[in-house]
Amino acid sequence: MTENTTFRDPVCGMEVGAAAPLSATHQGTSYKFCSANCLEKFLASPERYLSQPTASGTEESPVSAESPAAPDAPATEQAEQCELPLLGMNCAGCAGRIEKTLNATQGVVTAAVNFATTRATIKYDPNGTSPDALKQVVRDMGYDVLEAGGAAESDEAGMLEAQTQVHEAQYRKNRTKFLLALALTLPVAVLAMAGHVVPALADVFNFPGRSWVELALTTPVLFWAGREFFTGAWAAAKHRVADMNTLVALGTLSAYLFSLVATIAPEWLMAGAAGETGAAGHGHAMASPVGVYYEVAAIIVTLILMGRLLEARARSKTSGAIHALIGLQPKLARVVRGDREEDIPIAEVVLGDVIVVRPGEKVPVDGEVIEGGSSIDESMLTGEPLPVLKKLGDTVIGATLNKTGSFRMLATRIGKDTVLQQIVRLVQQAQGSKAPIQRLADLIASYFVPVVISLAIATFVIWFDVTPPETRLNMAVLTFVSVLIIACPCALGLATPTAIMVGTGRGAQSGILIKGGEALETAHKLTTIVLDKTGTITRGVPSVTDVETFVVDRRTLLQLCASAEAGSEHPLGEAIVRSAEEEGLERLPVTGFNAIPGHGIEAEVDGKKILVGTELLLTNHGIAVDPSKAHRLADAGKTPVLVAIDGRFAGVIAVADPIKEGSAGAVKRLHDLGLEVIMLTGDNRRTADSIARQVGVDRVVAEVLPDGKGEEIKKLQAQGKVVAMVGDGINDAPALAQADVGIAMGSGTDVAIEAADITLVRGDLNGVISSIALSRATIANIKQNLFFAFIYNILGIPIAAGILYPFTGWLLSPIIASLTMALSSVSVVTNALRLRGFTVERG
Ligand SMILES: Nc1ncnc2c1ncn2[C@@H]1O[C@H](COP(=O)(O)OP(=O)(O)OP(=O)(O)O)[C@@H](O)[C@H]1O
Ligand SMILES: [Cu+]
Repeated sequence: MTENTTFRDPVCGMEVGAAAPLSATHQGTSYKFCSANCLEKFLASPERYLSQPTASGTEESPVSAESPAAPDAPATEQAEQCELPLLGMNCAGCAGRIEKTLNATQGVVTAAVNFATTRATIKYDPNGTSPDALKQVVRDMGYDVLEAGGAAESDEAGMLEAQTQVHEAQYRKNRTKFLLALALTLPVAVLAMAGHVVPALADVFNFPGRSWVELALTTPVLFWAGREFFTGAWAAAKHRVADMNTLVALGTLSAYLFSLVATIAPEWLMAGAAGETGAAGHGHAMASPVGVYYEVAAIIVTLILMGRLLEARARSKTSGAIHALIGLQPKLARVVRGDREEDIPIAEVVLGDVIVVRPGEKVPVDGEVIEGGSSIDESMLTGEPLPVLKKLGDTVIGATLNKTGSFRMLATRIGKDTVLQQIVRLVQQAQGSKAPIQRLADLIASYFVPVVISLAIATFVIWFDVTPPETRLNMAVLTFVSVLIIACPCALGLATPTAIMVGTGRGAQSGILIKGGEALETAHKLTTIVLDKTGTITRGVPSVTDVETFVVDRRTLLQLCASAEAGSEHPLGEAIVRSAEEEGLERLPVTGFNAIPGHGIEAEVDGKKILVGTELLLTNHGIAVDPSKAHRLADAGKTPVLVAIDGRFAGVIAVADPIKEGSAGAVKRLHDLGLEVIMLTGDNRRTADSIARQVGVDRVVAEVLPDGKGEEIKKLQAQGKVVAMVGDGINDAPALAQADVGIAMGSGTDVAIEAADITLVRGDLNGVISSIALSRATIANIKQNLFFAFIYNILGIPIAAGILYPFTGWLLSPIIASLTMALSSVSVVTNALRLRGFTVERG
């Protein structure tokens, strides 16, 4: 590796002259470095660079930076994923139970059940289990799996459609059930309560046998309309757990059984009361001396059914965004077949079809304009309100709307590969994922029910002890039932998933694709935004502005450089090649092309040894450089590319990458959000500083090697910062993956960027602001929801237990308890739906 006069930098693999100033000794061997950056990295962990010969680094072109290491590769390497639409869940408790069972099932890597989407997302080892086996597990638990059948199952739209139909049918059935329950409950309520409200009626309704009538009306309400509570509670009991069904079943059954005994054998209850005091109770000539509470049981069931109905209605609206996205899919495409044009269903379009798109029509699939041109409204996918001009060779996206012109396009992506389908898949995944905050809610919910049952029993015992004998059973039963019902944690399970569904859906409609609940939650804690320079702050399409030459003439210099750069994929290289083409310069034969990431290139052109790149690249080759010209260009915000021919400094080519119009405004708004903004670039310090000044970022980290960007993020994280990295997702994937939140600025055509947590369909910094604002709004919404869900329980339980009774004589009726609990779910879902009104940032 080492010759007499040159060394190889062990970090980047670059050739370094013996005169290079930076060196270090490790285990008796001395190494030379191209830059302080490499030296620093080497000193941090020498083994890392010595164990794996980094000579390979020199063959890499700068754009092919290594992909991020998968952190948990071994466990999930061969895992497959399936989605099961579940039927029969009626509360978040069910979701939790199914999830637990699935996770304990052999062959399952991870399973998550989302109550809002009613889906289970399961990662499993195909050698250990299969989707059919998993379906059976669910069925064995007493739930069902929707079989959409055939094609629909593999197609997101079809599956969603099937799910919607089932939900609709379910909804209608539940509504009928509720209405019948209501019809039976109303007379019970009137019989039981009219006497309290209008004393004159008391005698009318106190006819003998009244409690038998109430019994007859209540029984079907409880055991037919409210059957699901009992079957649910039973299923839970079989798994030795208790959920909200348990609470409802226990509450209503207590009220019912107490009343039943009072109806059939009141003397039992009387005897209990009389036995203690030795005297019969006050001789009220009532139909049932101890009182019956049939209405309590009936009203609880009816109100909870109503609550679930309202909740289902509101919950179906939370998936509105995804339905809207799917609805964008055009049905037909006008395809040229032979010399005829015919309308064919979208599913029959094949790659390479030529498609005609007329004004006012939707672009059917993704493709490329091959004839004509137009302006296209892409707002439905990118959030960009202004129509985008499309000309020959431009990419068009399926489901966008053609406004003015007519054009022909070549189908380049169809079916599942289209941008629209990718977006739909991403949103589905995001909506099925859990935010860390939900784990807390789930944990609380799992302890909640047993705690509540204990509290209810304690309440019963205390009231039974402290109340005079003639009313003690009544008091004890009433408070027992109230505590059970008001403490039901159903709203708790809805608080996070509904907000995440609405939040991610709203994002997708504005071109912000959030990978999941975790990304959403982290995004609201960010302290620092790191922006990549090229393509993020600047347009990413640089062009040559100046050519300074010292040895050969201008055209020769440009020709030599462009020939050398022909093999480069770097935007700077491309700019030089383009500029030579524009001047009509021919390309010369090249040998020994070598790209040195972060520094430049070396090559032999026409027998001459050419170096094109940074000042350091030249000095490290022992070439004397007069940098004054380069510095002046850099101070003007241009990137000076230095050129050496046969070991002599021969010229400087200045390349300018214009700053995007919105960049400065966006940086300002990021500051307004209280965020620190840092620019990260491989470009030289002077150029970087100049650009930084123009856009107003707080700090610049310049001259970072392509694979050093992840390290820079790590350093910031080590300072306790929560960092978002914003880049194009192609050559900064490791940094995106390293960041707490990786935000990829899409180009409109590539949305499934692996390393990114958030993908902005439209490459625009305003999307960064919107994503952060959206995440903050969503998390705030979740917190409100949790507050709503908890406040009912926390305030409700002591009141239901009768804590106010000694002071005010006030006791929370179980009926009010059931009303509050029904409304808590509704208020949570309604609050989540407010996120639909979130407005995105427009530059
Ligand atoms: N093919 C090339 N031709 C000429 N110069 C190059 C080439 N590749 C790299 N360089 C030099 O190396 C520097 C660093 O390159 P690198 O790719 O790390 O970052 P960049 O493209 O300038 O900026 P950013 O990090 O913001 O994307 C460039 O500014 C340029 O001076
Ligand atoms: Cu509940």
